[in-house]
Amino acid sequence: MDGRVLGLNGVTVRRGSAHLLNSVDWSVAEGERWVILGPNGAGKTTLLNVAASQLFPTTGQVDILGERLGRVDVFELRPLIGYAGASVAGRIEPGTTVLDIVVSAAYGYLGRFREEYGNPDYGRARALLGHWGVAEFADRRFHTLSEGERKRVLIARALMADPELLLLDEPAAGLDVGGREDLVRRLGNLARNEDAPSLVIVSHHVEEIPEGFTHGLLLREGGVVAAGPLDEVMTADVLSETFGLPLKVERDGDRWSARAV
Ligand SMILES: Nc1ncnc2c1ncn2[C@@H]1O[C@H](COP(=O)(O)OP(=O)(O)OP(=O)(O)O)[C@@H](O)[C@H]1O
Repeated sequence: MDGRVLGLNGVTVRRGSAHLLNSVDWSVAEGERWVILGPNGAGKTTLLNVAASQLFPTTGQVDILGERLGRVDVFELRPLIGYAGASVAGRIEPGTTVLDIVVSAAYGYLGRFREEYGNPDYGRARALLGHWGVAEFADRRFHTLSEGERKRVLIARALMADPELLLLDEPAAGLDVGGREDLVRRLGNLARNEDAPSLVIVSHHVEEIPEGFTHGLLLREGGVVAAGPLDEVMTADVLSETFGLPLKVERDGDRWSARAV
């Protein structure tokens, strides 16, 4: 690997006449912590799915952890990538327990298969659930959890296989302000941990950017408005263009806020 975790070159994703992504160039170096921001329908989830090797572009090159998509066996690549998002939650069978959802990720599965998992795996899964503040739900069925509890379980799951790249799609969506702040604080702790994987989160809200995040990619209508260090891209001009209305942007320490002017 050349120090790059992700390298996208002219990536376009078309469905019929719709351009979900339009000639996207993007590079993520090892250790960077990125947020992808943009309005509904901008292509954020599509881009994250490409980065997760779940979706192949119509045209363009994608390098993930030093491997070129199309030339690598994705079933060898995917265990190195932790992914949490609504599409994962949607594939969980009713009745599956939280502990099984987390522990099965060590084997690239989702939910209980026939394996007898070793005790160290259960220990690690319980420790991760504890780390994300949901240890008490280990034996509960996933579908009985609240939205905020589910989000944390899926992050624990995404970390179970000790990935080199962690991709989180809207980790704070649907949380109340207390839940959001708690999760953003935990993500900030992860971002500041030098041993943590390279990180990319998707969000609609600048208020959800955790401390310790370093870079931002701003997307609109499938195209990149700006990409680079947060200091450079989190300007009123860039955010106003991205979201399509005049915005005022404020910074308080390492946290951001935006409102219409
Ligand atoms: N199979 C498809 N055919 C046509 N259009 C599609 C298809 N799949 C997705 N789209 C469209 O592509 C656009 C980008 O979708 P995507 O989910 O990547 O956006 P997003 O930025 O994650 O949006 P949101 O913030 O609402 O989750 C949307 O307008 C969506 O309707």
